[in-house]
Amino acid sequence: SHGWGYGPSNGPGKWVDNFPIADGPRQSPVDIVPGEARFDSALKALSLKYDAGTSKSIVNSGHSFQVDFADDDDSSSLTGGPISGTYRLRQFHFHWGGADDRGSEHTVAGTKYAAELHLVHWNTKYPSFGDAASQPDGLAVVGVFLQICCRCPAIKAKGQQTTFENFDPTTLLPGSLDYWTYDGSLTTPPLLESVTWIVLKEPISVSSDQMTKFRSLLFTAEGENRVLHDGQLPPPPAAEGPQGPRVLP
Ligand SMILES: CCN[C@H]1CN(CCOC)S(=O)(=O)c2sc(S(N)(=O)=O)cc21
Ligand SMILES: [Zn+2]
Repeated sequence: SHGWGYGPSNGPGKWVDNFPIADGPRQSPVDIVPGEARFDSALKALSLKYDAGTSKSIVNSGHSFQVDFADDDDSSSLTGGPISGTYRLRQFHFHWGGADDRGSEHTVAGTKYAAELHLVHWNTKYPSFGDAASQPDGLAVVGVFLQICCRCPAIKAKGQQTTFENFDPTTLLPGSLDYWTYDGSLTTPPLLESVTWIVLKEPISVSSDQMTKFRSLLFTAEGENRVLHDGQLPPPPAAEGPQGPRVLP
């Protein structure tokens, strides 16, 4: 099977074959151990300014789904925190697993969350996103953990959308912007060591139903075997019993 993925033959353990930087000095993700984190009084508070008008589209990138933003001005940008200058929001996407007990890329003292949101920003000192992506200070990704909440307010799920206009990513942020930060890399090929990671300490809550909807997004072309995001095989399609199609719990 060509191309990287999350299966047994093309998953993270194999990426080094085509992307030797996988053995580099600043590879992400990492396990964050709060007790070993150093407090740095020089760090500023994070400043995230997002304009819903810059959201453009939602796309199944084959490895996740991604919401792309117009980045031809500073309307949606990140300043403060560990970075200097202004970084523009380019896209956000999620990472999740085959069940609620796993799926995040970063872990906190070994704890896995059900999913992880990545808001990808690029340094405007470079002429374009593509240029920035290969520079050691080119990207800043804000990571937000998703935890399963037990009694969630019923959040109405939207229908299918291809254009994804007027979405304000601020709605995806927790109450506190307290963060851990370290210099790392893209967590997928090309694994470029160009990311200042800013991982928020406070998770956001999602319902198990919403996670089930994430998992129903399969990233295979027609006819290929179905593989889930973390390489786990999905359950066989529900058999239609006398009572009609089985609704997933
Ligand atoms: C599936 C491909 N993912 C990558 C595509 N891009 C790479 C640069 O291309 C020129 S990117 O900068 O949009 C990012 S950020 C990101 S993560 N998970 O570390 O936040 C992965 C990727
Ligand atoms: Zn990511």
